[in-house]
Amino acid sequence: MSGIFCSLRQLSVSYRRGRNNAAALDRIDLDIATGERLAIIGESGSGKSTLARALAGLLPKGTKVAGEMLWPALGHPPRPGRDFGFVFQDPGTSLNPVLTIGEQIAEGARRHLGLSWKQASLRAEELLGRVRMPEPDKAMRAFPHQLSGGQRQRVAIAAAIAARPALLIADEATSALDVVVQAEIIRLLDGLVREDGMTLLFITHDIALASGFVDRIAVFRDARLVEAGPVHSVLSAPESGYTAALIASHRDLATPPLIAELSS
Ligand SMILES: Nc1ncnc2c1ncn2[C@@H]1O[C@H](COP(=O)(O)OP(=O)(O)OP(=O)(O)O)[C@@H](O)[C@H]1O
Repeated sequence: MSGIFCSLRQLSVSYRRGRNNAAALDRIDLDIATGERLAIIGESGSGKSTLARALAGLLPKGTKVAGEMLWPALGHPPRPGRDFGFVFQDPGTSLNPVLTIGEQIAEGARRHLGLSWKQASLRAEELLGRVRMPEPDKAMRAFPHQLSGGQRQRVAIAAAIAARPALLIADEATSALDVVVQAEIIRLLDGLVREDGMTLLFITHDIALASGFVDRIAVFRDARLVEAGPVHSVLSAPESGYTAALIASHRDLATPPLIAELSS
């Protein structure tokens, strides 16, 4: 681990039409280390996606932001597609239905790495191999609707990393997939961020899912950061009753990493 990638200091975010003017994020202090895999855990409405959008500079116009976001490693706020890649729950929203898979992956590489279409196309095919797409050469010419949900998510991941970003944000990226495909996509993300030394922000409502592969967990509730720490400490000695309850709610699930932690 080499230093701080991003520091949040007293970060607050309020949407223009937020419920009862309540903040969607309330005075968050959090450091994200370069190269770490950090899970952002919280139930629906806790502010997870707001955090991702704030980091990515993708908050809607008119949103009030207070506090600081510092980027010591980059020296400037991250540029979409170049310094960070985003993978969403529904690849249907991030993939363009009228472009071939090859075109949409190549586009990011061409625009941000200054490659020719031919070079970008070669990179796209290589990326399809890296995300374990069967028959990458054929997949290059396919359209999103011709692929399964899991395959579309592989394509979305390939497009997100096409410009070799330093940060990958996965926002509920596996929530719409069945458990087998979910496990495959997580293995894939884990491998890619390790190989490329990317920093990963893995946003999920599922503490058990994240605990199997991330380094640290940050738990959010009602716009506040409840606690943050290494997976093992949070699971074995949660500081808050809320986190303890989240862990307890998974006790009966056949989730080996979490159960192993709890019984050790
Ligand atoms: N564009 C918006 N305008 C107004 N309020 C919003 C907007 N986006 C989110 N909110 C509100 O901000 C709060 C935090 O939402 P956010 O989407 O960050 O939560 P989340 O933890 O990601 O939830 P989910 O898992 O359901 O996506 C919620 O009360 C939500 O209703």
